[in-house]
Amino acid sequence: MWVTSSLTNALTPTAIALGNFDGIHLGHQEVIRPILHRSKNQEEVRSFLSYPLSVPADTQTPISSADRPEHIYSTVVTFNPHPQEFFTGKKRSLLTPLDEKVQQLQALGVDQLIRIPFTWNLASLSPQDFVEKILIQQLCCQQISVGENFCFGKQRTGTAKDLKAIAASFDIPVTIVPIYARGGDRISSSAIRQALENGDLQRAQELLGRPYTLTGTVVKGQQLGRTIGFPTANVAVPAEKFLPANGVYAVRVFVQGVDNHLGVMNIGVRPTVSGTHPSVEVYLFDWSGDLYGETLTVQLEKFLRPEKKFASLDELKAQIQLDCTAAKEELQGNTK
Ligand SMILES: Cc1cc2nc3c(=O)[nH]c(=O)nc-3n(C[C@H](O)[C@H](O)[C@H](O)COP(=O)(O)O)c2cc1C
Ligand SMILES: Nc1ncnc2c1ncn2[C@@H]1O[C@H](COP(=O)(O)OP(=O)(O)O)[C@@H](O)[C@H]1O
Repeated sequence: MWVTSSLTNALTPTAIALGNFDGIHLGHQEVIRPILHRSKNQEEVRSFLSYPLSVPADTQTPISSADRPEHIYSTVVTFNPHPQEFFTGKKRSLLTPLDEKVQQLQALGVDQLIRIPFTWNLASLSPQDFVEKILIQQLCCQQISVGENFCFGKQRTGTAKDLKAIAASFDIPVTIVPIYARGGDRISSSAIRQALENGDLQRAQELLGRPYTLTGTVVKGQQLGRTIGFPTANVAVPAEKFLPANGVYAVRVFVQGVDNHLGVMNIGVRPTVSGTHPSVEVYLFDWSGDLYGETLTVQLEKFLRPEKKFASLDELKAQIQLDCTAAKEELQGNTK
């Protein structure tokens, strides 16, 4: 998939899904779906594009226009930073940091992600100018898809209906996707965060359309785990990744994206050993070896209990033993 922050490097013409899309949840997938329909030619071209897991923006070479037949690139257009972050100056934590977002979009069959730099200049474009100058002139868009509640342009004055009217004057069709609900509530990134904060993994999964995962490399910790019989791989997740409630979870662990292990995870500051910063650590069942430097993806299956301060390491060890039993019960019920 081609990832770029530069409008001039974008592959064109485009079919565009517009939004922030943090989480690529089921609602986002509905907005992206209309731009995915493509001709056979387009499928052939897509197979030229390589798919890295780790994506430094702009590092892949797009195929030259001479080598490809005319086709429309399915393109997700987002803003970087998120407009809310730009205006408030407050960093947002993300359900899907860039690497994960790219992976999810790739899996859906999206050709291109454009992260338009959000600047004062961009923020001050009127809805009409945004459509005309950015979407039509720069990105040669042929089709647009947005969610019903999409707002854009100076002071968010443009609505999805305005977008449709402006684009219609250029003969560009706009799909307005109705708000998608599941179990009564509308699917949103904030509803997923709320579910994760409540330890309600089932609800988070229902809204996301997949289990919530944490991905990172294994780094050294205090080397205490091995002394109590539970060596734990400390997973360094991206600083901006949204972490669910502190506590202990039954998990499934993928090492380098493939090996599937069962285990137990603690997220928290580890008050028993006077930890100071939040850590994510996993103990893999029936496994021994060296994981330092490996990339782990931890899939959250069940919240087991909140984190606690124990009076001694022995008490913590006894509790971890109980946690392992509880996690195995949960996970083996799911695997058999
Ligand atoms: C299943 C599990 C549950 C844990 N629960 C707690 C807890 O409730 N309170 C706590 O302070 N630390 C908890 N920990 C973290 C331990 O304190 C930590 O694994 C230990 O200090 C080893 O740290 P190290 O990997 O840096 O050596 C838990 C760890 C695991 C694997
Ligand atoms: N079953 C296991 N689960 C997780 N890590 C294991 C396991 N067996 C061995 N290890 C290794 O031990 C390391 C963790 O040991 P630990 O004493 O907790 O040290 P640290 O504080 O550096 O995490 C892991 O990073 C991994 O390399």
